[in-house]
Amino acid sequence: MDPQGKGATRSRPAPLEFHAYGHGDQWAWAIAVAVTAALRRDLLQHPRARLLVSGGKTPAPVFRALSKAPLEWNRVDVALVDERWLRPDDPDSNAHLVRECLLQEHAAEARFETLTRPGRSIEAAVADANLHARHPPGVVLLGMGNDGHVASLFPRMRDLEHALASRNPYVAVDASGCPGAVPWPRRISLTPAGLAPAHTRLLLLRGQSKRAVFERALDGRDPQEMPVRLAFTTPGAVLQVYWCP
Ligand SMILES: O=C(O)[C@H](O)[C@@H](O)[C@H](O)[C@H](O)COP(=O)(O)O
Repeated sequence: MDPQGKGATRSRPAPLEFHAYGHGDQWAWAIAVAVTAALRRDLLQHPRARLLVSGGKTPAPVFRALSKAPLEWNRVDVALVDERWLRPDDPDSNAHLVRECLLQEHAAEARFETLTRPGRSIEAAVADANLHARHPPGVVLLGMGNDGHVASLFPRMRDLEHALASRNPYVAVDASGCPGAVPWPRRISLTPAGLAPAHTRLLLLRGQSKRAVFERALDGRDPQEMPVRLAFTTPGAVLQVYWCP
């Protein structure tokens, strides 16, 4: 990989830094240290700090490491990058993962905003998320699927154009027909407009196959083909990619 884009084959440099670790523990702790430092800097300057996290399987060890970080967690708002349209206590929801793995130990003091709530329509949930997002995130942790999706923005999804053009931080999406979204096609997702204000942007990757997918993403710009490109083409912070085998 040529993360700084100095290779002869790439015409435009990708604004990212690539951090590779040999072991999952080192990877998880390095991310936890970086996130803690960024949140601590925010807390020095503001009454509260805001952290957005992704779901999926990848972040669980990072969340466990982060939960042990000595930080004024009672001044931290934790919210989601995206959510499957499930009840927040559903074991397959991203909210469940955050509760189980992140909101433990020291981080149990954090304030957590779910994107879904029983009895509320998806439109009402998105409106609420956009209200909360008036307080912009400082730190965003992104994940990537093997199909090149990021947040709940899937390749060639019917609502993708709308999400890309949206000025709102969150949109409801219907990813029916996208294999990577099965079995939860209805979702709420962060948009590029929601990602842009963050001063710290991390992408968490594990495994050779994800590394290969990400390298392919670096060779183009079209977000319809690989929405993960938004992680490094959306103006704002330099993307920090953390990878381990
Ligand atoms: O709700 C989701 O599906 C996620 O937030 C999603 O965007 C995730 O980051 C990727 O799908 C990677 O998932 P894995 O870590 O499980 O590969």
